[in-house]
Amino acid sequence: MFAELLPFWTKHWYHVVICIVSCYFLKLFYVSIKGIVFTENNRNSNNVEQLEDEETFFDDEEPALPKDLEHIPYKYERPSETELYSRASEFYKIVAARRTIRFFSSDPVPKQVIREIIKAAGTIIFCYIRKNMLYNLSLIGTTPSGAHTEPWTFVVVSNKNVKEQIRRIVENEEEINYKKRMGAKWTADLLPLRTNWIKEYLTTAPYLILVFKQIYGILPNGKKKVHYYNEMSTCIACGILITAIQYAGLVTLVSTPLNCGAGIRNLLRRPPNEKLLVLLPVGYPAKDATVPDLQRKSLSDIQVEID
Ligand SMILES: N[C@@H](Cc1ccc(O)c(I)c1)C(=O)O
Repeated sequence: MFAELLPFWTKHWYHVVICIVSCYFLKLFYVSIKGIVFTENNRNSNNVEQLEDEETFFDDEEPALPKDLEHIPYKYERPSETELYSRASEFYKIVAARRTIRFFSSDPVPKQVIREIIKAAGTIIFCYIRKNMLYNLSLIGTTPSGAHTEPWTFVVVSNKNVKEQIRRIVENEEEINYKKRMGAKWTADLLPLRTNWIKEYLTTAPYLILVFKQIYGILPNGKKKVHYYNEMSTCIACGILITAIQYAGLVTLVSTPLNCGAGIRNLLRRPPNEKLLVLLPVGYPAKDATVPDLQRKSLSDIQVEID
C-alpha cells in the first residue's frame, strides 16, 4: 500500500513539508500570544501567590452540593394585602431617596455597621494591616447564587495607606480613560455629571468596599469548582449591598474603575480567580454635598403588564 502511495509522496513531498512547518509556526505564534496575554494579566503580581490555569482544573466528580442535601419546611407568615402594599410602598420610599454621592464626610462609621450591611449581601473579607502584614477575616451572607456557590468576595478597606494606593491606581488609569480611552462622545455624555479622573472620595470616605466576582472556586484539593452565573450572582449581591447601605442611612457610589482590576487585585493580594467588579466608597455625605438634578423614568416607562 505504501508502495502504491509512493508516486504521491514523491510528487507532493514539498506540500507535506510546508504543512508541517506552518503548523510549527502557528504553534509558536499561539504560545507567544498566550504569553503576552498572561503576562499582561499578571503584571505587578510579584507578591501574589499564583494559581496558574495550568495547575488547576475543574473537578467534575465533586458535586457542587451534597447529593443527600436535606429539604426542610419553609417558615413563612403571609401578610395581609394591606400590609403587603404598605410594606412595598415603605420600601419604595426608602430606595427612591438613594442618590449617587461623590462628596463624602471623613467622619468615622462603626465597623460593626459595615459588617451588618455586608452580611446582608454576601461573604465579606475585612482587611486589616498589622506590622506590614495584610490579614483577612470572613463572614457569610444572603444573596441567591448559582448552585449556592456564593461566588463573591467583598474587601472592606479602611486603612488610610491602602486607600491612598487605591486612589493612585484609579486616578492614573482614569486620567488615561478620560483623555484617551473613553472617546469624545462618552466624555461629552458625562459632562453634565461633572465627573473627572480626580476621585477625592476614595480617600475621604471612611470605607471602600471592593466587590470581586469569583470566576471559579478552589476546592480543598486545589482543583477548580464551577461558579455558575458568577457575574449575575455578584451583581445581585451588589444590588442588595447598595440597598442595605441606603437603608442603614449611609451613602455610596458605584464606581467601575476601567483597567484598574489587576492593579487593585494585586494590591489587595486577592487570588487570580477573583476579578474586580465594582468599587463602592461608603460613609456619610459631606455637609455641602450636591447631586445632579436628575429625574427617574416613570413606572409606565419601565413596566409592561401582561394580564
Ligand atoms: N468611571 C468613570 C466614568 C463614569 C462616570 C459616571 C458614569 O455614569 C459613567 I457611564 C462613567 C468615573 O467614575 O468617573
